[in-house]
Amino acid sequence: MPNIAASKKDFMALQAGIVGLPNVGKSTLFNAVSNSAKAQASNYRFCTIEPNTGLVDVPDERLDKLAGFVKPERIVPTQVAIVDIAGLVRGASKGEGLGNKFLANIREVDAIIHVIRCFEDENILRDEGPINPVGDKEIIDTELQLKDLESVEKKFSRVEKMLKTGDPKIKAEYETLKRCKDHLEQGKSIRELSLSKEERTAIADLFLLTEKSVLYVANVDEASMHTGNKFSEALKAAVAGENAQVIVMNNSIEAQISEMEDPADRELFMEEYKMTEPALSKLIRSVYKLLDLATYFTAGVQEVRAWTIHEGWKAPQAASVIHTDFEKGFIKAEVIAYKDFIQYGSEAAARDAGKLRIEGKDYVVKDGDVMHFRFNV
Ligand SMILES: Nc1ncnc2c1ncn2[C@@H]1O[C@H](COP(=O)(O)OP(=O)(O)OP(=O)(O)O)[C@@H](O)[C@H]1O
Ligand SMILES: [Mg+2]
Repeated sequence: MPNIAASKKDFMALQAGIVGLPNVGKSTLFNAVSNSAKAQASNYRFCTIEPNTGLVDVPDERLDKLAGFVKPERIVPTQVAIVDIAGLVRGASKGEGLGNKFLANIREVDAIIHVIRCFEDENILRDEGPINPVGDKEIIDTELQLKDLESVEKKFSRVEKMLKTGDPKIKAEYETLKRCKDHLEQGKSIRELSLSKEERTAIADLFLLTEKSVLYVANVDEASMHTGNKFSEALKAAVAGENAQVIVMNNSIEAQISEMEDPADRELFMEEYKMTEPALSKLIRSVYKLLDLATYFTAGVQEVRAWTIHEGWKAPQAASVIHTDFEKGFIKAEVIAYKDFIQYGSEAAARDAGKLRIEGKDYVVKDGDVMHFRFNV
């Protein structure tokens, strides 16, 4: 179950923002992921004015397996931050419905969870006529694209004026901005444009909204939570070209599950709904992937713990996540691959089998490595 720690905000807690039209179930989803920092979910538009942030544990069965062998005093999962952002309306990019404020909230997050209403319920207000997931998605995409176009155009005219300097760097920047501008003008998102590393750098200062990775939550009715419905199917078909994930779930049910304090009640409830795990767990794991994060473990008798790094980080940088001293005074790392640890069942047994490696400062940490750092300060 998600467990929201105090508002710890170190640089590793990357953020995913919950985005969508008003009243589609964003705060309900946020409530499901947060037990303490509760957003107010009610049938009222804009009930979330300030973004609410919650830290959520990332479920990882490898952590539980490691703990099963080590039997530590504590098990500490890693976390991601989830931010509940108020609903965007048509015209948000022009300031409609506090649009500028909410778009600024989106700019601050690292990835987007786009919630789309896929349930019918006439009691829940909706400005956009009959339920239309694809149309809803397009409204949001358009607003984000228009806002990006504004940012790109500003820089474009600035760079255009500098073209006469003949600087090839300026010329390259100009070309990149031109590509982005044309693309946005065609109603497409920057994430769908393949950009080189240099091109990405050229637009990095713009923090474009449509460059962020996205996953979709099809918020369906109770009867469709396992099967999906015509709305979630339409959404899936519409995003197929984007290579984005669509998670079909019922946000209300998830919120109800997360509110149950007694694990026995929860089990019973989930059994009744034929669920093996909360859909939320799947969502959080997907968000973690979306953020391009990797995990390494430390496995001591006091604590078995998961730590978050980015793909490609080297050992000293990975060590800094535990403590900056670990990076400053880094000597070496002892590494056991996760599958070796599980196969031999303990650090000692893995060591005896020759599966403990000593790695230096250039070692690129792999997802699942069980690490022990040697350092001096
Ligand atoms: N799957 C669902 N089925 C039925 N009702 C739902 C479902 N998900 C959410 N709701 C209900 O829809 C209403 C609006 O939900 P919520 O407050 O989460 O929307 P929101 O997207 O946060 O809105 P806002 O943009 O105004 O902040 C609530 O009454 C909630 O209980
Ligand atoms: Mg809300």
